[in-house]
Amino acid sequence: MHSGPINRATTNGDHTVLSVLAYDYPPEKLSIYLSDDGGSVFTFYALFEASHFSKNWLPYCKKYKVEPRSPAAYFRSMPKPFDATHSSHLASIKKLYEEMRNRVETATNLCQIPEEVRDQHKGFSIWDDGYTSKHDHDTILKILVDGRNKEAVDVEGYRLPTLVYLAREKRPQYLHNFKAGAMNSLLRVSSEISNGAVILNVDCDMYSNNSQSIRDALCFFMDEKKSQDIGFVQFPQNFENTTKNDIYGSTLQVISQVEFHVWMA
Ligand SMILES: O=c1ccn([C@@H]2O[C@H](COP(=O)(O)OP(=O)(O)O[C@H]3O[C@H](CO)[C@@H](O)[C@H](O)[C@H]3O)[C@@H](O)[C@H]2O)c(=O)[nH]1
Ligand SMILES: [Mn+2]
Repeated sequence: MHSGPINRATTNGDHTVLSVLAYDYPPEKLSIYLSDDGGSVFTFYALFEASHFSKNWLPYCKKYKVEPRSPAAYFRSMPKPFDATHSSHLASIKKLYEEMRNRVETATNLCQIPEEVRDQHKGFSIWDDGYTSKHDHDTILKILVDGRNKEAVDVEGYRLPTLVYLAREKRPQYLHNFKAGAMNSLLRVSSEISNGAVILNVDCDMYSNNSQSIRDALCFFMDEKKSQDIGFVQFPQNFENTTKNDIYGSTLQVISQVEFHVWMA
């Protein structure tokens, strides 16, 4: 996952993180890496908060078969509860989410992480010493959730995926090659931690809108006849807030409404 140098990514990245943490896939086989090219303590804080919220969000998604699994997108879709228990569960998880968003937004707006939060993770202190600017700093690597640890569980006791924060080393005199450079760093770092055989790349300004995406992609890679010829699988993108006339064809209407509709029917 890539968080760019833009502040927007700082405050919205939790959509992406939570939607991919909540994939319907065995958590012990899933490791999520966030690359922060903005090198921002507020992105680290947002990820820290998302990791706590995920302990409630993941079991909720599993229990009620939530789609999509970005909390913001899910609440926006006005979900209809199945029964009274679900209704109260929905209200409480929505409240938890909104409180979390408020804490992150307040900290970002005030440019300050509350003292009691800083005390919860020594990672925050990195930004106090040895950090000059987002263009000039050592590698910042923090494993927020270590999936190998049997105590890393959600509120229902299910294991959690590994969750890692990375701001690669930057020096002003070197080119860092934008997203491609970030991906190279992610490859090197992840090969030491989880060394997964398959990598899924998600931009931080979007979320995964289907919890089955990993399994879908793996079907291509594991296809008995075709897999030898397949190097990568590209998911189609759905755009929000496009203009009515959609002059750039961003919503890919033919593909998503005609071809995929037929394909999935
Ligand atoms: O120095 C940078 C610049 C960008 N990014 C990340 O790269 C991704 C794509 O950047 P974005 O600004 O969203 O570019 P778009 O034009 O919206 O992205 C489209 O075009 C890019 C190539 O031009 C592709 O890499 C993207 O996947 C595709 O969605 C984002 O997650 C960024 O955070 C970095 O990690 N470091
Ligand atoms: Mn983009």
